[in-house]
Amino acid sequence: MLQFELLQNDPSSHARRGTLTLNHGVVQTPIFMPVGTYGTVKGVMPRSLEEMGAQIILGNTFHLWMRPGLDIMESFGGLHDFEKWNKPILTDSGGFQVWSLGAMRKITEEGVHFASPVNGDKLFMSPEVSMQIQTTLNSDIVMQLDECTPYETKGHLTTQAEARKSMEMSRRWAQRSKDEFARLENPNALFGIVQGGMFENLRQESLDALVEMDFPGYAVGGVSVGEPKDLMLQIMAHTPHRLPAHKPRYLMGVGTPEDLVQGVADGVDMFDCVMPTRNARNGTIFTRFGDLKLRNARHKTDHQPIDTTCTCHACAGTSGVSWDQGGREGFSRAYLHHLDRCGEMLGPMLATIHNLHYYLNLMQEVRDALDAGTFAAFRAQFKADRARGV
Ligand SMILES: CNc1nc2cc(C(=O)NN)ccc2[nH]1
Ligand SMILES: [Zn+2]
Repeated sequence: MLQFELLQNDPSSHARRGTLTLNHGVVQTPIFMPVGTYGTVKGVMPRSLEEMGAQIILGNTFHLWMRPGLDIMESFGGLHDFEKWNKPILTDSGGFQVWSLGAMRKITEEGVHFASPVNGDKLFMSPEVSMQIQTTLNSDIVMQLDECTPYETKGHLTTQAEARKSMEMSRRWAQRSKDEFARLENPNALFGIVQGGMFENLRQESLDALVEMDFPGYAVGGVSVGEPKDLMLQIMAHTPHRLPAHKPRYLMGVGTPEDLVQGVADGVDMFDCVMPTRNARNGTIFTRFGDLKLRNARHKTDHQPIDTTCTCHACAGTSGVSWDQGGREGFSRAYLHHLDRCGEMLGPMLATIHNLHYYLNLMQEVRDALDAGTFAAFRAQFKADRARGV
């Protein structure tokens, strides 16, 4: 089941405020979705995710199919009970992971043949298989199986003819995904995925065909695949706002804080990205006033937290009172620098809590600005703050 209610349109952009009601709960949009590849958002307890405001998280179909496998997922009735997350979950189709396997795969109209990266077994992924796996996972939002058209392959830029061929196969796989989803009587929501590479005419054809199939929600895929930033921004400016206004729009695999704010302005409701979690593990921290590298020697003696305006557990401790508000329970930059230098596991854990809180809080501030009708002013302040430097 899926209901999307449009609450407010921003007069200065394509931004909109909405609520998404799914089988495991209600999601306020625009929203950032933390990525939980193997059934865990790396290093973060489900309760902490809830405390920082996460409303929906991602699971990767491919990885969970490989390990622990469908029989174990079946025995738990799906992913929610297995990972003890009782709010909504979105699972991708597995296609993106199979494509990133590179040489170890063979693509046919029927589906993709490949060798398991876990044990070398010969495996086959088709729209029907992907729907069967996602039905077992019982995710609230299921993604069709498509081909994530590459931007370039071994230095060869994908031509419009090649992108068309790929997009047209994804369109046929969208219909097969829809038919199998219905045959399985899956009670959740299936999203179609717009492809078409970096070609606006192909994006329009893909969009029109998927809208014709009447999905409850739509994603824009095939970006953030190595293309120059200006091409990603061009597709983000072209496609999302052309999707049906009364249905949720999901931009896959994007992006930096700046990409999220621009994406909201371009009409996107949902984002997922590994940046906050992956960058945290390598000591790159997002803050209101710019990004910082924990390893930099300048942090060695600094008693301040990584972000003096932040109320997360890393910056403000259990009190939740930020440094700027007088709180002194947070961990210092000196301590996080030390943990990073020692390779201590608490380092990535605290950095992940902060980065996820930063992304989730940023989207909360975006929703608040849309509710107040001050999104244009918010964007200007956001840009000025981020340029200040930490
Ligand atoms: C990190 N970049 C990134 N691009 C993605 C594209 C897709 C896609 O087109 N799926 N059908 C999925 C996940 C992605 N993550
Ligand atoms: Zn923080």
